[in-house]
Amino acid sequence: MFVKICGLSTARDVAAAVGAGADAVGFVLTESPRRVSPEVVRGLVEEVPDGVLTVAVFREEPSAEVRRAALAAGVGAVQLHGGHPASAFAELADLGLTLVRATTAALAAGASVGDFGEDLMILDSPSPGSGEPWNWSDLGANRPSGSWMLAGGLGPGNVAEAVAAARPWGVDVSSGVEVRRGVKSPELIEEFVRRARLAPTG
Ligand SMILES: O=C(O)c1ccccc1N[C@@H]1O[C@H](COP(=O)(O)O)[C@@H](O)[C@H]1O
Repeated sequence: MFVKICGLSTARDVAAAVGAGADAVGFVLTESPRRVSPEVVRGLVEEVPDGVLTVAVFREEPSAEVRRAALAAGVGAVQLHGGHPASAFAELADLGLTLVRATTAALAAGASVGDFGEDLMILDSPSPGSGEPWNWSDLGANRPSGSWMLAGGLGPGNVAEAVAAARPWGVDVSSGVEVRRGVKSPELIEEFVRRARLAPTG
């Protein structure tokens, strides 16, 4: 089970996620209470060991802005939320970064990871970063094929149930490991990673 902890903004957050064994850490470079500048992300990325994927999160920014900010931040991956067309991923392909398409189950119905040139996909609620769950148990035959993560309203208390219902390749969380919006809890991060890894898959 691949585990991504998103919305990190301090060295303490990064240490907590890496120490808990996260596979990926995310930094929000779009409108959000968790927003950080590319310069701050560059400093935080230096604290992340090789083997842990560093991800810059964007929403509706134009490709030129995504490119500029991702290069300034020095991340290994770019995550685009929204209904981006395949051309948005094609415009970023030459960066050589891992491309993550974050979308809703409705927009991704019948999709395979890679259809838009992305390397990974995230199925999220229509309100990214809100902590609102969605009806992941209804995915059924509309589960994408390939490496996709479940996100949206996950937390230590429901991640096992969500994984059992949706059977994703990975999970992604932000709000569910916070004590209040934008403030991460090392204890909740550790608990989330532990429960995600124990969740029955298959
Ligand atoms: O975390 C944010 O603030 C955010 C803002 C804008 C786009 C994406 C954002 N985060 C992504 O949202 C989900 C997690 O949401 P939740 O808070 O756990 O429900 C995940 O994909 C984050 O990478």
